[in-house]
Amino acid sequence: MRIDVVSIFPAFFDVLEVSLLGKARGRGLLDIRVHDLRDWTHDRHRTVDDTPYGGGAGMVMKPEPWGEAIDAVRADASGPPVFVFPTPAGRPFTQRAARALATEPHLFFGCGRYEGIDERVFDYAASVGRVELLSLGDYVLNGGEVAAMAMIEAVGRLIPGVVGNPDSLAEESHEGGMLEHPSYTKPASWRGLGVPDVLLSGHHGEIAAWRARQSEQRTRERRPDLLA
Ligand SMILES: N#Cc1c(-c2ccc3ccn(Cc4ccc(CN5CCCC5)cc4)c3c2)n[nH]c1N
Repeated sequence: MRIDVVSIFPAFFDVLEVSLLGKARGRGLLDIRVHDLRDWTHDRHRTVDDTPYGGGAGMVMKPEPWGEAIDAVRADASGPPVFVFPTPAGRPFTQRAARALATEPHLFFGCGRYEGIDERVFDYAASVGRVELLSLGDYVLNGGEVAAMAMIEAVGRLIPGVVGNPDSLAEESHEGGMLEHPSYTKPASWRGLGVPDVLLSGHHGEIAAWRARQSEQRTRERRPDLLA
């Protein structure tokens, strides 16, 4: 999978050089290219924002640099990417959305700042490809970078070969619509706290049943919406 990321803070994504995704890049499983939106400005101040039409607080990102960035990535690609724009006004980014994006050969993440991106950028992107306006959650961040990083990690780890043990992906929270069961490791006793006996019993059927009950109980307690 190829992933292009456009941001006015490209250094934010340096962390993608390390950990699992960094190794996946080194193994050719992920081709992540980070771009500075200001590379597509042409004025002395490398301007990317301006005041909003209709008034209001803050600034809005100008469409021109985004249009040139979209065209530059398209020109350098074999087919149109899926354009992903993190936005508080987007539909929820869920594990289902991550799974869908993980099937795409090429993603373009556009990271906005200020009060957002001129709406015509989304319209233009939709005229040349599929656009996904996605929100990380019901809170306001200062820009799209944190959300894009989370989305890239959630999608990247689903690419075959990126995560060492693919079986673990199936047991995670939100994969089966339930929260995952509690996990324990050595020592068997720690600061007076033990491990549930069933996990030390070696009875795999009983362990599986206990884990299923635990998942169901914590989902009911913490995320009843997932059971609705
Ligand atoms: N995913 C995701 C996100 C984001 C996110 C994503 C992308 C950008 C680009 C800029 N910002 C900052 C910002 C700040 C306030 C507003 C609301 N204003 C009211 C009147 C006009 C806008 C809009 C954006 C962003 C925030 N926040 N929370 C999420 N879950």
